[in-house]
Amino acid sequence: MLFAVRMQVDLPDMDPNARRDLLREEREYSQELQRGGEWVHIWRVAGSYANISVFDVTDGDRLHEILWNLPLFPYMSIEVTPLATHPSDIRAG
Ligand SMILES: O=C(O)C[C@H]1C=CC(=O)O1
Repeated sequence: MLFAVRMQVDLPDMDPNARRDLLREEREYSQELQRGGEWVHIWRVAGSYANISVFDVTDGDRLHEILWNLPLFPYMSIEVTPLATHPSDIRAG
């Protein structure tokens, strides 16, 4: 199942080393899922500390597990949009 996910990050003031470690953990976690094929796209939202990502996962439970375990999850607002095939998509056959 494909899902579009918008993640808005709102980091509180924190120790600079803790912030650096948290962002490194987030990058490693995200890139592992990208290499594994479940995190298909990640785009920065221009002008905002947010991203729009596309996930290809078995079901909503798996997506929830991925999002819940994001190191930045406590500092994010997340919107999930399930995706379906568009009838005008020339690749859909
Ligand atoms: O910077 C972000 O958009 C937040 C987060 C999501 C993946 C990642 O590496 O960082």
